[in-house]
Amino acid sequence: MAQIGQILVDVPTMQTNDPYSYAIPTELEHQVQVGMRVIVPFGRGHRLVSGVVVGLSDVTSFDGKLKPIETVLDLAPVLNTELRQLADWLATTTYAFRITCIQTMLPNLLKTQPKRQVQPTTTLTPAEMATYFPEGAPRDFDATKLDDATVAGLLKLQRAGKVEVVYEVKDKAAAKTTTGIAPALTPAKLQEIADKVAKRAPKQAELLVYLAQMPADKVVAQAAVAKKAGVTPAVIATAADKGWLTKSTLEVYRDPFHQPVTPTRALKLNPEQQVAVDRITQAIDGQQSKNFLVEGVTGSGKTEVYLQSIAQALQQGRTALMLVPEIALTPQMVNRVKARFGQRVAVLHSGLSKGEQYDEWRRIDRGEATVVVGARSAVFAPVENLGIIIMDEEHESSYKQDENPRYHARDVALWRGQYHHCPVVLGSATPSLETRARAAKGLYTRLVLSKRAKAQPMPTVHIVDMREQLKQQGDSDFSEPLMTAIQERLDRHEQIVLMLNRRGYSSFVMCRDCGFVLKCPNCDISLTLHMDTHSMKCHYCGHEEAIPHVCPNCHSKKIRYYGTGTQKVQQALEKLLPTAKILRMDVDSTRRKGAHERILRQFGEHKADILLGTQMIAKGLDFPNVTLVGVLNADTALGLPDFRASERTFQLLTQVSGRAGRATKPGEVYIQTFNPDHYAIQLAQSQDYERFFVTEMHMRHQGNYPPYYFAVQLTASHEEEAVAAKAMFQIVAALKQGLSKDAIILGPTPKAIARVKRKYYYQVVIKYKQEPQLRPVLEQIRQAAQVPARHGLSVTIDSEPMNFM
Ligand SMILES: Nc1ncnc2c1ncn2[C@@H]1O[C@H](COP(=O)(O)OP(=O)(O)OP(=O)(O)O)[C@@H](O)[C@H]1O
Ligand SMILES: [Zn+2]
Ligand SMILES: [Zn+2]
Repeated sequence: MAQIGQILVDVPTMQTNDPYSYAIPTELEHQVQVGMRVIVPFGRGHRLVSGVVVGLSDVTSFDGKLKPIETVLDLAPVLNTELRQLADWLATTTYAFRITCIQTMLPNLLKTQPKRQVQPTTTLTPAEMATYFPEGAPRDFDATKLDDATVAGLLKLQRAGKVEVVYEVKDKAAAKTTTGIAPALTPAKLQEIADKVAKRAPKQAELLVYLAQMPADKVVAQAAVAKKAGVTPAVIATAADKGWLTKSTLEVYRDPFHQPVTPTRALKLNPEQQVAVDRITQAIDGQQSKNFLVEGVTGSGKTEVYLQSIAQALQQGRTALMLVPEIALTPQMVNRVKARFGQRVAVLHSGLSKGEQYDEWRRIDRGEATVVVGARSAVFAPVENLGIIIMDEEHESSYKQDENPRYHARDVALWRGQYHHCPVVLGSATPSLETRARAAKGLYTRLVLSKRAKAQPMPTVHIVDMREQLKQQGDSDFSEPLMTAIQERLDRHEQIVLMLNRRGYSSFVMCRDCGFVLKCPNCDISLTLHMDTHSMKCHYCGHEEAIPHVCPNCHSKKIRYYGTGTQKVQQALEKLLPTAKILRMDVDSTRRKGAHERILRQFGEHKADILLGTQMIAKGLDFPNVTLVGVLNADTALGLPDFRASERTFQLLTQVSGRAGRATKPGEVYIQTFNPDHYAIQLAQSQDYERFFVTEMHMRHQGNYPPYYFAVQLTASHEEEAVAAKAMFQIVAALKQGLSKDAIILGPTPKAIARVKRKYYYQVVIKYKQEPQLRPVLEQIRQAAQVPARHGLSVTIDSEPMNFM
């Protein structure tokens, strides 16, 4: 038996990747397993902290007296071997701490320390009930407070699959348990009693007859029993007293998607889809960790390829993991998966309550859910025996986490594909340059869907030169050709999607006399006017203040609103088109839970003519009646000081254009721009991804950017600008000394938005091709930043950042 546990402790201020040794007290000897969470005393003060067991051994090199493990938090490991290995890999590749990586993998509920309870999973014998649940089930579980025999006994039952630990969930959706009923006697015996009491107590007899025909190992909800047997709860209570039945706690899963879905069956594939499915299923059958890029134009039926590939994995007795950019924005995708695979689907995302998350996580853990759909963090779902991993819209930047660990879900997916010997399918109409370049190198097999699913034509895209419009009709958000097109659709009862790349009412407030712009006191950015709340808001830190009516600088009354926002556009549209019904979808209109889904459902049911929104409406929507898409300002992203600006613009315009004309009626798109000659806009017009890829690769080559170079971004932040800047200069000195002459070091510079939430940000970007010393040098920088003297300074390392801003 192991006497020593290697524990990774969770102490944020003193992090290390090395575990500490702790003694395992005899009473916990049979309980501690690798992958369990524990509570241990730490440091001089013996402060209790949580940690994770990463190893067990008999001897240690530590010759002092070891502190003992205080409590074990789990009856079974929460991290299996795969996830532990994954955490180690993640820590190395993202320059994060192992414990941070582990925390990221666990569902939210397990990160806190909720009250734990044990409950039976099947009907226990009366003796077992009497010994372990003298006061009924569930009972509180705290290994420090129970005697050894009870802990050992419960552990034995747990290994036999008869009891389990559940976490008390304190949110609103909690207490999703109900009383369950199971027969306590044999059917024959129950029938015998029924016959005896039939005359005197007919209701009890009815209940007994019902119990007699219940399957012996099944627990049924009390409410259901009462209904089916036609008896009141009082009759059931009497039966319990007489020992005819046992009561237990029955878990009810919360269903996060309450909408009933109509089941669907596999569609007949078109030839290109068939080729794609064949190639992917070959890899599934052959248990090959082969990776695919499904490059399919908008509306080409990528989803059907995913679904039929998943079906094949399930048929082989394996499981499937499907990643989507954001669950709230893609309810249609979730519904399609549910419609095909029903109860086997678990959905994971941050919009779920803690209780719902925990339920889904447990259904996966128990093997009840074999298809997992979720956003970024779902890539860590504890699914065993994976047969396929799919990442839809693989180009989306939301797959990269912008806090520690700064991982990209794509890299994790590829790692897991290798581990499970299963294919990883990356899908998009506009793949990221990195992915497309890797496919060109043969690292991924490229599967092309060049036409729409039923060979519908791609939409016709018009570019509207807003410089000309400005000359002809003055300053307006709507060009004449776009307005004409909108009116035509309204007349024909067809629907319209309008995208504006900015939320709020108008972008900023400026004084016409002195040019003063109202800025956030905490951040280096102008405040945005919000008409619904009648206030000025900071989109970075949430600061809010009243709308000024006189200039705070020169007291002039000529203070005006500039730029445009979704709310302003909505008002203007309502004036121009008084009969049109408009739905607005942006961060402000979707704050409430389920709001995205509701807006999209209303639009799908044609309760509105126009869906006006920010870029959140560009993704994956499949509405057959949409025949017109308008982009009001195509240029906002182009102006950003970022090497991915063109790529982002091309992707966004191509994706949003793809919402038009997906069914029988042809689609049309109007893109309003001040840069009609820019290649990203021109190639979005022809929806020519391949040409864009070649053109953009050339630009990246010229500028020494990814994917030709690897990149790492370091950021230092502090409330005092001088401290942040000084730290960055020291870091740059260390880099210059440690790295080769071939590494390109850009900076230090203030970040594009130099001050956010009262902190100043300085950065440096390293571009490199081969740099064997990079890892140790960065490790040193990371350790140096941790010393207490650098109070309040935070240094982050971001490998392959999404932008250089
Ligand atoms: N083989 C098929 N036969 C008939 N209809 C199909 C077939 N495959 C897909 N479809 C239909 O074509 C439409 C577009 O498919 P889907 O939404 O999967 O496209 P997509 O490639 O994901 O597009 P986007 O990238 O724009 O989201 C859907 O309504 C889908 O039901
Ligand atoms: Zn702010
Ligand atoms: Zn002024």
